Amino acid sequence: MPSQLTFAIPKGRILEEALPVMAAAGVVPEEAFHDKANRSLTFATTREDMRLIRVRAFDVATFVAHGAAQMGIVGSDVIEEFGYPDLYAPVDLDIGHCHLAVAEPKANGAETRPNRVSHLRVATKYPNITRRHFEAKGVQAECVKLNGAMEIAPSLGLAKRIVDLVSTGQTLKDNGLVETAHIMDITARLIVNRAALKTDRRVAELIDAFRADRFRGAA
Ligand SMILES: Nc1ncnc2c1ncn2[C@@H]1O[C@H](COP(=O)(O)OP(=O)(O)OP(=O)(O)O)[C@@H](O)[C@H]1O
Ligand SMILES: O=P(O)(O)OC[C@H]1O[C@H](OP(=O)(O)OP(=O)(O)O)[C@H](O)[C@@H]1O
Repeated sequence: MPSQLTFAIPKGRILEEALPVMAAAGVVPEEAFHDKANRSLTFATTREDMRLIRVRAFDVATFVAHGAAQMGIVGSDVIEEFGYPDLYAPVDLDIGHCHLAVAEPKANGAETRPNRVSHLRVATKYPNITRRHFEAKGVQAECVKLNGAMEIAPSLGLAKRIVDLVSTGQTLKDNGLVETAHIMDITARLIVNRAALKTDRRVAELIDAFRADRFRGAA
């Protein structure tokens, strides 16, 4: 039997939307995958030569970049944040739509606007994207790294603004924040390890299968 391929998927909110897209490309997890009580992190698929690993969104990119998994599905926010040179993201899966934005309390005054200051403090899970965004405006961003619930930071005085994902805008609204800049649109992508793509033709075949599925969807 050929060596096992490992496909990494995030356990967070992209998962539900990703499963039908994967199925259309022939990647179908075993039944145990859907059992909420199952604590296993590795699952067989209907393909004998492929297994799935279910990890945190940021770790999907790390496993694939290091070649520990040959391919995976992850948001373009994560791809941009890491900028791993060994990752190739050939297919936009048209799922997980949201955008990355700067937000702050309505009450923040004009004196805190980026065009008025040279230095700002920002709470975010995305320090690299955030620094780049503000640098392009000539502003140095000091980032306080959080792993979730960024929206609470301004009311507690941790930072006057946040950079976070926005979809419906409900989380910002419920926490008294308004969006002040749109940084980038986000969707989930198929990612592959560049070396695996060069050495294992099954990786290229899978890219084709995911692409074909996208074109069928667009027809
Ligand atoms: N509100 C949203 N609407 C649509 N897509 C989102 C939204 N929030 C996040 N995403 C996408 O889903 C991905 C995973 O987000 P989520 O925060 O659910 O991940 P997670 O696996 O729970 O994260 P963590 O590793 O922090 O536990 C994000 O990287 C992003 O691409
Ligand atoms: O604009 P909305 O539709 O309200 O969605 C935005 C929220 O969704 C994500 O968080 P998630 O629910 O994944 O929780 P997290 O804070 O643990 O990342 C994101 O970090 C925002 O907080």
